Amino acid sequence: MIKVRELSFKVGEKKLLDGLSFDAHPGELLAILGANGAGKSTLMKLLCREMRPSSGTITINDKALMDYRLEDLAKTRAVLSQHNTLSVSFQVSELVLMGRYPHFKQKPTEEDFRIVREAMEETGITHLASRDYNTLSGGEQQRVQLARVIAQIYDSPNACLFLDEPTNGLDLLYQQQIMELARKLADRGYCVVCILHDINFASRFADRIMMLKQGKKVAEGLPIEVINCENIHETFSIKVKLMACEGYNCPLVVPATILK
Ligand SMILES: Nc1ncnc2c1ncn2[C@@H]1O[C@H](COP(=O)(O)OP(=O)(O)OP(=O)(O)O)[C@@H](O)[C@H]1O
Repeated sequence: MIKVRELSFKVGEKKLLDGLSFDAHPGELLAILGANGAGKSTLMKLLCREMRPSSGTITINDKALMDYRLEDLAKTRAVLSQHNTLSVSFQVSELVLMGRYPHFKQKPTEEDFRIVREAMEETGITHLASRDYNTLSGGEQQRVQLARVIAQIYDSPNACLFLDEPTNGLDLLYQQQIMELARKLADRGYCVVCILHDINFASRFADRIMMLKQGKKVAEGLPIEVINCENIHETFSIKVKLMACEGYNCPLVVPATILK
């Protein structure tokens, strides 16, 4: 479980995050929504310990994030970041095996190879195993990276998974596949925190949504509680209409002008 309390991050006098508090639970997918510049990536970098907060605390499974040894942290949280281009070429299976680096000493064990195979199967990339990562399409690369992070926390049932805009640049099918995988990982018991730009994907796949504006929380709760015209206007400065859609437990959001 992740507990964030009064988290702030300043650069000079500018507050990128301002007194943010929230929890994320095992078995839950928490989506973070916000306009460009709202502070989402800053939050992600603090959660990953890529940066130190100016003030406030983050605990994962009741231990302060700053108190983790690096090798334990690598088994406690995995990160799918936005920019995954590689300057050197790697075979897909080698890249997925990198997820196991925190787990083995000198050589991967049979168990590590088994986990790599299962992670590749789960993300539908087994047929790409011997391909050069740099020759894959964006959507294929994203699934390879997801296989790597799945392999990293495969045998750590209390782990957290941080996904920074995992659907960025993907076509509709790949977006759907990535979100279904994220959902599956939450259902398996991982605590999944996911930055998204698509409100409809967030309400469809997330258990809870937190909306940010200028480093502060606008709203937090179940999709059905927080996805409304007021919160979306406050967060994104855009008027929207909500449309009921059969089979969805939350209305779809469309920009109001399109419906004129
Ligand atoms: N090192 C820095 N120095 C000054 N300002 C910064 C720094 N890093 C980020 N910012 C600013 O802080 C704000 C929040 O940035 P952040 O990347 O967290 O936003 P975001 O919500 O992830 O945006 P996007 O949706 O565009 O990715 C932005 O206005 C950004 O320009």
